[in-house]
Amino acid sequence: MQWCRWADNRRPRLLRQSAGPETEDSFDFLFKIILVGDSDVGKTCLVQRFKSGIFIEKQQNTIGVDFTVRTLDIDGKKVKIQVWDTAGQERFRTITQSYYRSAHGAMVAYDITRPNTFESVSHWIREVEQFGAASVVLILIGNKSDLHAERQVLFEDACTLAEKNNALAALETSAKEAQNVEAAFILMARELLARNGMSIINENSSDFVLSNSTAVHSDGAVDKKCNC
Ligand SMILES: Nc1nc2c(ncn2[C@@H]2O[C@H](COP(=O)(O)OP(=O)(O)OP(=O)(O)O)[C@@H](O)[C@H]2O)c(=O)[nH]1
Repeated sequence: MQWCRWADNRRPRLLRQSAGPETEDSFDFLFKIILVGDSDVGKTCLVQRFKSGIFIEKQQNTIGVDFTVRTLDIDGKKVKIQVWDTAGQERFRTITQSYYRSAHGAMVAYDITRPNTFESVSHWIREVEQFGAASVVLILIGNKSDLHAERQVLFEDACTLAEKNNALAALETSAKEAQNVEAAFILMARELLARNGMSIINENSSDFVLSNSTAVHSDGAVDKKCNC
């Protein structure tokens, strides 16, 4: 099955490794999320914000793929999130494609101030479809939402594209101002949990506050609480 329920396989082994309580490494679920999109849309900054809660004006472009892990507590379950931050530069395309296959979720990022990065989103979605699993959960991320005055991509257009491609949601984020970043990963994790048969009991918890977002449900309907 595509959605790996790692806990059943790994937990006993992890517990045996520890003489005392559960190790820091123990988890109930492990999900792999791949982050794709054009160069300089802010993928690495989003990951840094999610992992460490900081924003660093990054100097270097990602070479190949970077790997980050963070464990979230969702409804009492330890959900380990592996984030694979891929290079947006064309010359790394062959390397990055090989990382799609085992991803449970894909975040396709663009920069709301650069329309060409939004135009590339369809290309990235096709890559995910071509190289990823059929059941991969897709979320569209419009980053740099702090740059209001420089906006050139309408959120409505992202909503339309998300719906057309059966994405779970379209969101606007700011890695710089910590807007929607945590929530985007939690949204993804909750969906993956739900697809693993976990009933989500706490959808309105404070760790799940989204602004400028729209959820496209499995029946194709658009959640009207969005700002579209
Ligand atoms: N204003 C603003 N700038 C951002 C934001 N996120 C990233 N940046 C800036 O955008 C530039 C590119 O960010 P990166 O995270 O390196 O972009 P990337 O998508 O990982 O680029 P590649 O590694 O080449 O794929 C950097 O100068 C960041 O400081 C944001 O939310 N707001």
